[in-house]
Amino acid sequence: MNQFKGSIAILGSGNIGVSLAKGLIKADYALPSQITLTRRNISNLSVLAEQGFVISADNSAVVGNADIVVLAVLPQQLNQLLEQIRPSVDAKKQVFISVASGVSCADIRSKLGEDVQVIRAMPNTAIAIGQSMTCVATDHATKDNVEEVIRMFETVGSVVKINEDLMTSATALCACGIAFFLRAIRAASQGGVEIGFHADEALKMAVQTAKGAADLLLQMQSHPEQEIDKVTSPKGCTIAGLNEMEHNGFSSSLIKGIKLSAVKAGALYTKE
Ligand SMILES: NC(=O)C1=CN([C@@H]2O[C@H](COP(=O)(O)OP(=O)(O)OC[C@H]3O[C@@H](n4cnc5c(N)ncnc54)[C@H](OP(=O)(O)O)[C@@H]3O)[C@@H](O)[C@H]2O)C=CC1
Ligand SMILES: O=C(O)[C@@H]1CCC=N1
Repeated sequence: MNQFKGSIAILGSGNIGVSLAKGLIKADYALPSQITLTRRNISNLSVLAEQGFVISADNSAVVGNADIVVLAVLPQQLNQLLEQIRPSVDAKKQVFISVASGVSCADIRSKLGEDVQVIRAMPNTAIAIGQSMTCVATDHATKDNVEEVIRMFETVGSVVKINEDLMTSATALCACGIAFFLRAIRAASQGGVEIGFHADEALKMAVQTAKGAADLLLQMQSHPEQEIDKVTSPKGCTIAGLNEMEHNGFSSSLIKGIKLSAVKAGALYTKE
């Protein structure tokens, strides 16, 4: 593995910032000493400091020393952060990666300077174990910078490069999506308890069954319905359960939820 040689700053080390940091170390993309993590309340990062990450509350100083800067605060926290770091930005030195939902590359350039390189990335929390589905988009960054960012996220999962106007859709399908599948697994395990299993066994069974379903599609490169057809015996119990779920809106509720999340993802940020 070709390790990154420079310095990475993750500004906003909450759920996704920390997951990314852990994933990059696990994938051997960088050493903990190359990654600086910031948040305002740094006492929450003491365990990560013990693991060798550099910890700071001074965003501006951290940006001055970084080659890659990841913006990982909430959309409603972003403007204040951008204002703070603007004096330390050197467009020739740093590449900015924003994971903030609903914030365009142009929005960030309008705050940091028009010549600044900004690439958006939309990972999900499985990044911590190298299993993220990350969508990457930019409207202006150089090919070399985009390739390095794709290489970075490929060490922690799969990457699809998309047009920036589809970024809120990617947020709903992949970043929010992991929660939707987790809830489906939880619901399956609750069904398992009703039909006789202890909660821990039911969860283990539901998790492995979900993993098997995903791996079938990944490894066989097949379509879900093709695999479903192999399970549904005529007059059998699978089609009875599946049709009951559909009568109760299974597919429809997922589609509606994803559509609502996409609308919401596009409305999380206020420019001023
Ligand atoms: N969670 C997810 O699965 C995904 C989230 N995203 C996006 O990632 C971003 C972060 O989300 P998430 O990790 O869930 O949110 P969290 O609230 O968990 O993390 C945000 C972090 O930012 C810190 N923070 C806030 N203001 C500042 C500041 N001025 N300087 C430094 N740190 C600051 C907060 O800590 P403190 O209060 O101590 O400063 C907090 O730890 C959002 O924009 C979200 O849309 C994208 C993909 C997936
Ligand atoms: O729920 C959210 O707003 C963030 C963005 C995508 C996943 N979590």
